[in-house]
Amino acid sequence: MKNKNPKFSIIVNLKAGSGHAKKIWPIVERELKRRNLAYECFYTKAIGHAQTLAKEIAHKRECDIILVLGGDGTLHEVINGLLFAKQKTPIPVSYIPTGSGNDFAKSYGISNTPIKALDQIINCQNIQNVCIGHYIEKIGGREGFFINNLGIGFDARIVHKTNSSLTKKGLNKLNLGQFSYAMKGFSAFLTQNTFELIIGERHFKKAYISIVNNVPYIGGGMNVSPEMSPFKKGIELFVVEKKSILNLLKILNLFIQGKVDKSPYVHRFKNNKLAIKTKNSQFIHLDGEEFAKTEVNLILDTQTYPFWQIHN
Ligand SMILES: Nc1ncnc2c1ncn2[C@@H]1O[C@H](COP(=O)(O)OP(=O)(O)OP(=O)(O)O)[C@@H](O)[C@H]1O
Repeated sequence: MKNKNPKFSIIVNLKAGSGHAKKIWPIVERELKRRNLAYECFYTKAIGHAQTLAKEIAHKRECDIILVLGGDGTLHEVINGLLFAKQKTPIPVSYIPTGSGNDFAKSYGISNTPIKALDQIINCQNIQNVCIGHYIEKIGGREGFFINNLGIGFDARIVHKTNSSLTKKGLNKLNLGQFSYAMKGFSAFLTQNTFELIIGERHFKKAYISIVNNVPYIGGGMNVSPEMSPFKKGIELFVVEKKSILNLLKILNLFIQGKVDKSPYVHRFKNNKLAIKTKNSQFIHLDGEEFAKTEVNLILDTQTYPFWQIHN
């Protein structure tokens, strides 16, 4: 960066991590002041606000770096806002993770310790181009971007159940967020049916999980696509078919352990472009945020966005 004392526009979601961000932000702000860094901050007021803020910041072009303080959902919104802003020279993004899952930070190699994450920003010398997933959904006519993953079926049902319950918030306070996912996972297991999935020329009659990954991690650190990296172009789709309950339980066990790549019943499609259709309505999530319960006809590819942060 040419400017030795860059100006930051900071988007802060104090609700991220069920209030964890509220504790972290004063620590970061104190450090910004101590280091005499120039910044302006913007607090998110509701779902979708981070996207609006990011777009406005991109249009005003009054800063050198957009710093995001929040979880994967906040970063997801910011990247969408920035890519839809269609900037000629994109303003780079830096990130201090304060969510409950923080899969993007883990995949990128950003410290969970806020001051260390800030050091990774301050000490950065070069732009890091990050691969971002892009989708066009033809039935509903929607388009957007994902930083981590797009899930259809079982895991999207978990997201739906987790986000629509009060349990996550309570358990996060007790540092039992993962337990909340496990509970919702069990409940989703009891209710999720198989669905028909079409990927290019391949038909899966009894798909159960279908996840497009841009990074290795999902659900707060489960390593399901170990070969993926935010620094490599391309996305990976994996599909789990339900052959029998016993077989599915074995796969889910590998999934939780982050060893699902070891299963011969997982079908993988790695490419820069993918086409996916469902034959009936399914829960869909994007980066852990509920998208819809709908039938989809998706075209997926990737774009890049510049980040300003050293990766470990
Ligand atoms: N002021 C607000 N009030 C309520 N919700 C908000 C507010 N600001 C942002 N949000 C929403 O909070 C949600 C959760 O944010 P985020 O995903 O960043 O945190 P998280 O869920 O704790 O982290 P992770 O996704 O890493 O598990 C997002 O959907 C975001 O739109």
